[in-house]
Amino acid sequence: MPRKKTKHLFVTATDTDAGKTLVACAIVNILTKARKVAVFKPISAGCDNVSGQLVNHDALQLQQLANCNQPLESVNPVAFEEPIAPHIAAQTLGQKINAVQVTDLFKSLDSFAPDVILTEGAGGWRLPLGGGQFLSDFAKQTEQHVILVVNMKLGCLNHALLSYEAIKRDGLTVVGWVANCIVPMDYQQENITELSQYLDAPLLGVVPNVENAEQASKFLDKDLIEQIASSHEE
Ligand SMILES: Nc1ncnc2c1ncn2[C@@H]1O[C@H](COP(=O)(O)OP(=O)(O)OP(=O)(O)O)[C@@H](O)[C@H]1O
Ligand SMILES: C[C@H](N)[C@H](N)CCCCCC(=O)O
Ligand SMILES: [Mg+2]
Repeated sequence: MPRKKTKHLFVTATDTDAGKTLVACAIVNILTKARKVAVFKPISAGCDNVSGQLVNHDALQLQQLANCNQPLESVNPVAFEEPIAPHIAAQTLGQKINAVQVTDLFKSLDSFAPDVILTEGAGGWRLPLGGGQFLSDFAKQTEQHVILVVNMKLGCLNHALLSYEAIKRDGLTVVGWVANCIVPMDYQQENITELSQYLDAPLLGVVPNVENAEQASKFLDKDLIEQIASSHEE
């Protein structure tokens, strides 16, 4: 019997606070209807200290929506309390993060036998890990299919195009992008049209200001997302 290959989806964005968690949760919400979905927030910075355990809100939301019964430490193995650049948080504690370590942690998720592993990045595409490494190195090592969330605001054209170029230069494919409209923007549609011309990837949805991920999922193209997540047989 040919083995089904686990699909690796990586949600990145034009910046921090751009809507990665909201969109990632919306995608998990769609995919868990027919698939086993594991989630991964490899590195977080900005956590609550709950009786000594660092609890990251993004990881918690993803864990609650996924369907592989993962403990929180497997969703978010590297956590820092302060909401700052993670490698700087690591430095203040005399710790180091590297891409191979993140890749090894990712590989351990195979024990949950998922159809899809959805990873939420931290910050934007070129998040430094320290020592000249980046979270994008992990994405390369694990052959991720990238979903780019664009926070629709003035300045997003440059941010989106630079992110897209960097992902492509890293040899990875942007399998789709999402226009996330957190706040009103003048000429929003014109900006979306402009981006559609440059980004050679399907627009998975235009998400307006919503209350939660379930609402957001109603604005995503479910068929396209199912198609992206479909595993090819080896
Ligand atoms: N479409 C939207 N409508 C309303 N609020 C939104 C929308 N998208 C994101 N938000 C809110 O904006 C904030 C930032 O979004 P989110 O946490 O998803 O960003 P992020 O890219 O995951 O950030 P981080 O880099 O910290 O992981 C959150 O409070 C979220 O609820
Ligand atoms: C604290 C924040 N919400 C994220 N968890 C970390 C964002 C790091 C951004 C680093 C940078 O690119 O400058
Ligand atoms: Mg997030």
